[in-house]
Amino acid sequence: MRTAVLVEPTEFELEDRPRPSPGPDDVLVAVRDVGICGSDVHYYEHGRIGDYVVEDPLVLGHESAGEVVEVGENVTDHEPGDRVALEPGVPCRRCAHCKRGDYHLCESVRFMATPPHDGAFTEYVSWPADFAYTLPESVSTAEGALCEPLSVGIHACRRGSVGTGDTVLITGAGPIGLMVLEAARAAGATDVILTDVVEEKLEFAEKRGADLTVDVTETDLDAAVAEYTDGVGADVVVEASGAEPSIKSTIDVVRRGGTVVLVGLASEAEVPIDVLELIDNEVDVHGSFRYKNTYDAAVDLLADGEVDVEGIIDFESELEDINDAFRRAMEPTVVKGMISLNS
Ligand SMILES: NC(=O)C1=CN([C@@H]2O[C@H](COP(=O)(O)OP(=O)(O)OC[C@H]3O[C@@H](n4cnc5c(N)ncnc54)[C@H](O)[C@@H]3O)[C@@H](O)[C@H]2O)C=CC1
Ligand SMILES: CC(=O)[C@H](N)C(=O)O
Repeated sequence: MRTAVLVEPTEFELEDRPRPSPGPDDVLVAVRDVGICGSDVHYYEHGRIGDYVVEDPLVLGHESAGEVVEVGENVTDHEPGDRVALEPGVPCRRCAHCKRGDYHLCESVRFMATPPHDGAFTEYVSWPADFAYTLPESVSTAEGALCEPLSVGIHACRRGSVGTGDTVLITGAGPIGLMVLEAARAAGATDVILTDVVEEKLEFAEKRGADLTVDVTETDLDAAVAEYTDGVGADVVVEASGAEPSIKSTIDVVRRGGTVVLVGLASEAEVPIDVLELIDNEVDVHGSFRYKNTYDAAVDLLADGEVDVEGIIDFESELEDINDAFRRAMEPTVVKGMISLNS
């Protein structure tokens, strides 16, 4: 099977690898669509993200969906022909975190495209059947693949308890910020503000329904939020840029008693925060790591037309053109590139 392998930073090679056989509890999936995530681009450019280092050739891609072509002997809830979205992190199912239901925090999780685990830029993937979610007719496999970043958005909104009538401020209008926008709307937020430093990203966010966009290179965010909220501040702030100034700004723009959800990964682990302000204003600060139990919700939201994920796709490329696709994905105005296979 054709497989794109990152052999060194900025170099994919196409290899012919043996097609896997599904284990007894697995489905074999012919991959149809795979999104290019910011983390894929980071591994492509730098060969590492923090402590995760690409030491051996690695298959990237963790936003994937495709068609079941074979099922393992114990699998009863899938059959060949089903179209499925693959949840990319499979936990050990036995540790304390898994047992308390926080399977996304499992320290032995096998997460696609995170060294040393291969991902989905390949023709076939064998994957545990219970981490493959059937897509209804109305949901495309491209949408199925984008259940992954949508899941990050859903989980962030759940962490922030976003509710009906809330004003939500999202810092960073990349794919994650835009998926938080979709999830926040679905959760009932009536006012959504997005920030960025790239004008085109903000124009796009506005087209996708942001009520207010703020270019933080030109406009004072505190003043803009104060004006929009009559001096109260945002109910929930979701940080989705990873930029240090943006992380710091979250506690200035959240309302007293509001919630800050940190999603963006800062390049430096330590970001100075005014703790007295947090205490005085009773701000809840939550980390948000990937997601748990979001795929069913993501598929339902797509099937009901409550969210749009396909609209963030800028371009689709074939597996053979993956090097070009990654170079294109690195352009600052591009939101989402997709790789299509087996079509
Ligand atoms: N916690 C988690 O589970 C996950 C975290 N992430 C992280 O979330 C962040 C967002 O992911 P993507 O949307 O894929 O990244 P991205 O890099 O495509 O988007 C980030 C956006 O933030 C903007 N930005 C940069 N500086 C800014 C500033 N000072 N204020 C406002 N906006 C600013 C950029 O122009 C860009 O549009 C990244 O740090 C990524 O690593 C991504 C997936 C899961
Ligand atoms: C941090 C990322 O972008 C990636 N999606 C991951 O969950 O590891």
